Amino acid sequence: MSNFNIATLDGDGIGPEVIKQGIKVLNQVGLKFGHTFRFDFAPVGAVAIDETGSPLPDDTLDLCKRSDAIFFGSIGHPRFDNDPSAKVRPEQGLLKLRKELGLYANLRPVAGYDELTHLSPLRPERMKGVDMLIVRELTGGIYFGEKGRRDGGDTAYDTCLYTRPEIERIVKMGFEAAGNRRSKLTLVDKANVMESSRLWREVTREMAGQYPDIELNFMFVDNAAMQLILNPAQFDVIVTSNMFGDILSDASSVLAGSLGLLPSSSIGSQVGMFEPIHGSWPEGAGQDRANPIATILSAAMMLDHLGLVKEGDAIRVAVNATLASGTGTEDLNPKKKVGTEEMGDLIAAALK
Ligand SMILES: NC(=O)c1ccc[n+]([C@@H]2O[C@H](COP(=O)([O-])OP(=O)(O)OC[C@H]3O[C@@H](n4cnc5c(N)ncnc54)[C@H](O)[C@@H]3O)[C@@H](O)[C@H]2O)c1
Ligand SMILES: CC(C)[C@H](C(=O)O)[C@@H](O)C(=O)O
Ligand SMILES: [Mg+2]
Repeated sequence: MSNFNIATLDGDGIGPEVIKQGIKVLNQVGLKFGHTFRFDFAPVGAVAIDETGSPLPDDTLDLCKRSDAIFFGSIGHPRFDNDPSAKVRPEQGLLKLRKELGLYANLRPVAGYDELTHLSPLRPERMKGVDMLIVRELTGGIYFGEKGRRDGGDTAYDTCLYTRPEIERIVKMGFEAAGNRRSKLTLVDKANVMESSRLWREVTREMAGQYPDIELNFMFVDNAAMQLILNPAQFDVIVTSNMFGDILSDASSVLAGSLGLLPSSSIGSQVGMFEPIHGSWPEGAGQDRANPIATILSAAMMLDHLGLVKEGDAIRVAVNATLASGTGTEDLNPKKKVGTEEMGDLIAAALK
């Protein structure tokens, strides 16, 4: 029996709806296994801008720092998306959180579900054996390099900068993850064009000697985008930079059947953060339409990280059983369509 304090940042759009289902499922895990989860809510994103003027108020950051884990919904609002001149933006809250907490590794697992193969745009035989982990660098690269405007605003730039230690720690995580899986690591980069990518290759090649059992290969990101569609089963662990990982993980979600299925964990040396990879889907907000599974599976990753692996597995089994019954939210095009709330109820009930 253990007690855990979870900083809960449900954010904007569909964030609060999907987080509510994650909490429902975590409370059911608590009942079943004898743990207590305390959820402390704090604002982030557009709601935080409205309340305080900041997308990541100090109180929210402090709460995160003293919690056992962070459960994050999504941020983003069209009024900022459609206003390029906005100086304060919801996304800055998420980026600052990642940077301040040193969450340099973003793990995004992608696997096919047998019962959802028909949703994939790929032929069923191409989906066979799809089971990969994207290890995305999260606190460096073009997201955090110097950016700005000059020439009276008519020239704009973003800089992609990586240091050797930044590359070493994420590539180490990639090698180790591959060692616990099918022992294959693919570094995805653009080393034929970008100097920062050439440093990634140099460092990764040097490190390969420490991992003689891991098969290492290199792939350019444009080819990787094609290979993910042509032959996704070839990948085990992909390690890549911040922006390439962002783009390739959304693309891979289509293989699983829906963006609403893909969870993630963001980890570093302090507290970990667990969030679906999707955004705030503003058009779907408040309509009981969002798929909560990405968030519920992020809760499972949180339990793994807290050392509660059998509890995490119990959530995954409950999700699989619910999907196998043919029930799902609208994005899954199910035999029996249910809303966000009911999907959460069914998964929680499958845990009993
Ligand atoms: N981590 C985050 O919080 C995060 C991630 C991506 C985008 N965003 C923000 O979200 C806002 C909207 O961005 P977007 O439209 O490009 O991406 P999005 O992920 O919000 O939505 C893209 C599409 O994916 C589908 N989708 C997403 N989540 C779903 C779910 N749970 N269930 C079913 N379908 C789902 C919808 O069809 C939606 O139209 C923007 O402000 C963006 O900056 C935030
Ligand atoms: C909202 C945005 C800043 C974020 C990112 O680009 O990292 C999102 O797309 C994600 O994948 O978590
Ligand atoms: Mg993204």
